[in-house]
Amino acid sequence: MTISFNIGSHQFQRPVVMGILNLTPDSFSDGGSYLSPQQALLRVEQMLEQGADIIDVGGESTRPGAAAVSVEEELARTVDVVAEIKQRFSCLVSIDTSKPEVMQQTVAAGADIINDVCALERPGALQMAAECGVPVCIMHMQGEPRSMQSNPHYEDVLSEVMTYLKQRVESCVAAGIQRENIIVDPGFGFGKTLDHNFKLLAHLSEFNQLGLPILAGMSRKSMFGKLLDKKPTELEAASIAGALIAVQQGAHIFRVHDVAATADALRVYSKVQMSK
Ligand SMILES: Nc1nc2[nH]c(S[C@@H](C(=O)O)c3ccccc3)nc2c(=O)[nH]1
Repeated sequence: MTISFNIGSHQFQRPVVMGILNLTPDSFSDGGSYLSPQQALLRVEQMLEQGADIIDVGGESTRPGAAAVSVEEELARTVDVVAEIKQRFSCLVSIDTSKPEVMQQTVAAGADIINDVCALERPGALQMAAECGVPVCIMHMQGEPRSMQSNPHYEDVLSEVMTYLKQRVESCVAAGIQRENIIVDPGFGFGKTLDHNFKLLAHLSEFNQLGLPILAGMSRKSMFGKLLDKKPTELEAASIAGALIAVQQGAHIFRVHDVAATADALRVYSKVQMSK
């Protein structure tokens, strides 16, 4: 059986690769290589050539201990880059933000999807996302980015993440966001221990019961770094393994640094599916 799903009005018959564009100086995986707008656009061009369908633009790192970023600073980092990407390329752009003002101005500049690691919980975010009228990805996080990894604890991580996502979906629909505009994400690395992350990956297929596209973001994360005792830049193979395990369980969208390798691996998966 082949994959078929919608992100809003965009239809896909294959797994979708979301390439990560970090516009922050402190992102964990590229060691603070601060991208100028010109460098950012070169990186976008490269990811598109390598097979990315969506470019995820982030102006504030949400890794543990990252410095908070002002609205003005996050706007300055993201709005013009989003506009440039949409003017130069024909790809989809998602904005990785939790701030309503950033949602508003980047969507006005052409962003197609709102990707909020805080699942629209910040004041005004839910209303703003409903007003923007674009697809939204809502992700589970326990606690706040700055403290979420200090001591993650669950009675049952699977059922707690599932219940949270169900509740957030209901809140989104109640706020006027159409259900077919919602993507769900278990939030690997966001308030989870190594074992919590692998339990979620081992049972990812459970999330199909929500009847919504699933986004998996495991690329170069500590769930692999801790398991293998390796640095983020050495985690390409592990990240590919994670993506393949996730796609076999029904995940639809893969948020990754290593676009070419992931796109190739997912094409091998799709070919096998078509050969059944
Ligand atoms: N939807 C969605 N958006 C995301 N944004 C990020 S940030 C990530 C990083 O790559 O820096 C990161 C790495 C390590 C810890 C926290 C955050 N991760 C996701 C995700 O898993 N899902």
